[in-house]
Amino acid sequence: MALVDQLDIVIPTIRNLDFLEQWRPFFQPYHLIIVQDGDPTKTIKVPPGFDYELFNRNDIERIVGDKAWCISYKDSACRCFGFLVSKKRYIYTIDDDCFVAKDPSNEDINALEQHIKNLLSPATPYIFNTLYDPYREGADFVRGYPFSLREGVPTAISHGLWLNIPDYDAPTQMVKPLERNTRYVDAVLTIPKGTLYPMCGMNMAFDRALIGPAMYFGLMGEGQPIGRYDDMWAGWCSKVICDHLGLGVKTGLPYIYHSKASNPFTNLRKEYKGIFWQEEIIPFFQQTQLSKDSTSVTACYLELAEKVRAGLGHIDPYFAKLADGMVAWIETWQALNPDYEK
Ligand SMILES: O=c1ccn([C@@H]2O[C@H](COP(=O)(O)OP(=O)(O)O[C@H]3O[C@@H](CO)[C@H](O)[C@H]3O)[C@@H](O)[C@H]2O)c(=O)[nH]1
Ligand SMILES: [Mn+2]
Repeated sequence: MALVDQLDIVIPTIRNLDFLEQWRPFFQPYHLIIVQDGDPTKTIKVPPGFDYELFNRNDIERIVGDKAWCISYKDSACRCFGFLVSKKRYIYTIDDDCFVAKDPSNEDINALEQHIKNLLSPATPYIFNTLYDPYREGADFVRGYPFSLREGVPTAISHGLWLNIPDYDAPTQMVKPLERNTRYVDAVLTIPKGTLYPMCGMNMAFDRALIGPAMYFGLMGEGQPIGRYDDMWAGWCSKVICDHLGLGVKTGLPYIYHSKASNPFTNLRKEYKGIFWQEEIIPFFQQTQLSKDSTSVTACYLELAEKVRAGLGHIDPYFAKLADGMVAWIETWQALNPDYEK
């Protein structure tokens, strides 16, 4: 099957979608799933010529029904609704303030092409290859790398990076308002087994068949005590599950150009509980072991939901609600994706 029939591009948005003009040569062949956040009566203009579906809050309520509360409102977490309704094997998700970056030879970077390369080649989570991704052209496994591990494992997640405005939290943005990332590092790395990372939803791709149900972006935004930890939550949960199931996560290339810094003061209000909660949440995920009986992503995710309820509930009643949200998400995933492996 042609790749264009196997990948959807998911964009959460509260803005206009002019940024798509610059991506036209790369995105036009693909199907876009646009998740319009905020006021559903607002009209979002999509540049002509793109093949897309646009879902607003009313559509989410209609499609997800009495479990629609598990899809966040007024937070980029709403993007995971797009993952739910896609019927494709691969997802690329990008923010509406991200543009085509240039490589050091001033060529436009085809971010999608690099994500696909990352996902279609194996990952090496068990031993670190000092020349980075051994499957890239011009690289291989270095001397001393065990031959028994050179087949690697399937790659489930490709996490891309950002030129110009990096993915900083509010306090870092506040103390470094003028910092811009101009450093292009020509590397793709597998994140080792047992190591967590801060996954950013701005420029990432994943294999929906391998890890889709773990890509729940949590309960964030309106009506919740925190926001902007949506991608972090999905990153922690999905990495624990990838490690358990023998799947790989890569980070590095491709870069996109992130143009707009969101307001650090607004962000601080949304993030502040997450900033101190993460000091407990991350050790919780670091010590989490899933049982041998959990052999599918959905089973792992449901087990993780109960561990969240038991292990994080003492921090705040929010975590019991989040655990309920995780269960509701899986039930919704199963209802909308009846052929997905249980
Ligand atoms: O309530 C909202 C706010 C935003 N969006 C859409 O989500 C993405 C990212 O928003 P934005 O560019 O404002 O935020 P950044 O701080 O630059 O992005 C990072 O923060 C994340 C955590 O939430 C996000 O995953 C990162 O990429 C844009 O497309 C907005 O239009 C929304 O849908 N609802
Ligand atoms: Mn942004």
